[in-house]
Amino acid sequence: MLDKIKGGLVVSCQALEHEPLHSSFIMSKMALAAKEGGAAGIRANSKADIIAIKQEVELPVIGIVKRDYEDSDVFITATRKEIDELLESGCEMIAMDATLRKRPGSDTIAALVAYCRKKNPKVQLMADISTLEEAVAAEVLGFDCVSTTLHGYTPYTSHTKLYEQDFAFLKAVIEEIRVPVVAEGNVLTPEMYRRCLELGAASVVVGGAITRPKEITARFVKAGSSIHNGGSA
Ligand SMILES: CC(=O)N[C@H](C=O)[C@@H](O)[C@H](O)[C@H](O)COP(=O)(O)O
Repeated sequence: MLDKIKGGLVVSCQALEHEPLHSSFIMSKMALAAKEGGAAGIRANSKADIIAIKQEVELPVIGIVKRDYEDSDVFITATRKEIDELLESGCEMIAMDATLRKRPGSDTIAALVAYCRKKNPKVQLMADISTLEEAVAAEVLGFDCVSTTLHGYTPYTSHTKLYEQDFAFLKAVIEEIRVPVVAEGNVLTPEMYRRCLELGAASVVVGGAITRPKEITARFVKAGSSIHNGGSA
């Protein structure tokens, strides 16, 4: 999978239960649109969505299962249950929260990596991280690649966004580790996408800016609202 997405765009096709486009059929058509636009891969949430996407396009898929647990803040592929679902979905790569936070139950990220490798060594593993320390730990654990997915989304990074200071965090991760680094999270424009590749990202995952029309609409509306209110944008 990593070879196929190298230097290219991965489109994240996700809509959770509370989102207007929540539907495996709609996600499969989003994936088709992404493929026809030239995407190299797809990132998708849930076994059902991945199966529907795989019936529609031949692109490699990075699979996740988002599920909330009461005893942990980890929600991206948090336990063996989600890993089992992904192994059944046929996705080529599994992404999981690789932060150092406590997971549901008593499992650790190291145990989950070993579990995946044992069950299907052909499936590659992506570490969704939020800090440099987590990226380094993920490399030591043997992840095939690291993605900046959670930078800005853990309580201790919530003050920041990936694109700030000309993608300073992305640069720091690329400098620090040897496994491929994927840029993901708030890549909102083609120019930002290009910049991530220029800085050495192995690939770039773009979600909301392509597949979440509600978010795109809200950005337009926000940009116009200051005019109605008499200010400048
Ligand atoms: C933090 C979190 O839950 N991220 C999720 C991870 O799969 C998705 O909701 C994002 O859409 C994805 O990471 C792509 O990012 P963006 O949509 O900003 O381009």
